[in-house]
Amino acid sequence: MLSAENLGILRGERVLFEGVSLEVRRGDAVLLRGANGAGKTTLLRILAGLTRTDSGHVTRGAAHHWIGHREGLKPHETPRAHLALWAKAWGAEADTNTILGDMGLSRPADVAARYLSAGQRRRTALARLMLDIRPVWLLDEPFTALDAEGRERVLAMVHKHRQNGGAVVAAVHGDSGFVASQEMVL
Ligand SMILES: Nc1ncnc2c1ncn2[C@@H]1O[C@H](COP(=O)(O)OP(=O)(O)OP(=O)(O)O)[C@@H](O)[C@H]1O
Repeated sequence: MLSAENLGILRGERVLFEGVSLEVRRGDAVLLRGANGAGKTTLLRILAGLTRTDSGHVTRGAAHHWIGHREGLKPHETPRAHLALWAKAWGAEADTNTILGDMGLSRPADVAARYLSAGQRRRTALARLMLDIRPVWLLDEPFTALDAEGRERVLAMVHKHRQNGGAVVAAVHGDSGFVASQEMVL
């Protein structure tokens, strides 16, 4: 679904990482670990095609979702408007009301992002995963700011996605709650 061979990246004079290879198959959950600044976000961005690698290459065999650690919500945007915008951009026909309900966002669905809690903003970003079915999910610290219920919700989404043959690559700190098929420490 996704493979990376011999990736390496320089930041200034420093080699951030080198020789990183990865093979992501159906049903996989790959955990990226490492200290702050180790390069997890950079690696995920390279996998998503958002940052250019200095060496090696990535082969993408399936469509992916990228959910970064910044939620990508504009201050005036409501969860409902955010999902509607992306649904339109992707030509997705999913029912946004159902997704808002499933993500626990029915109550704040029409509240501007600047007034949402951090967890509500994160739930809104993660709701994009439900808009359009894509086999590979690239998730940067997906549990940040989520309460216990939100975390369980995301774990259930990941579980179902993997059962349906999808794959996840996630940067996480601490306990992920996933049964990982691979762990990579940067
Ligand atoms: N575009 C860039 N130009 C220069 N340096 C960068 C750039 N992007 C990232 N870096 C640096 O690369 C290093 C790795 O950053 P990255 O965000 O990938 O780490 P991380 O492992 O995700 O960290 P954290 O756990 O804190 O989120 C950091 O020192 C960061 O400052």
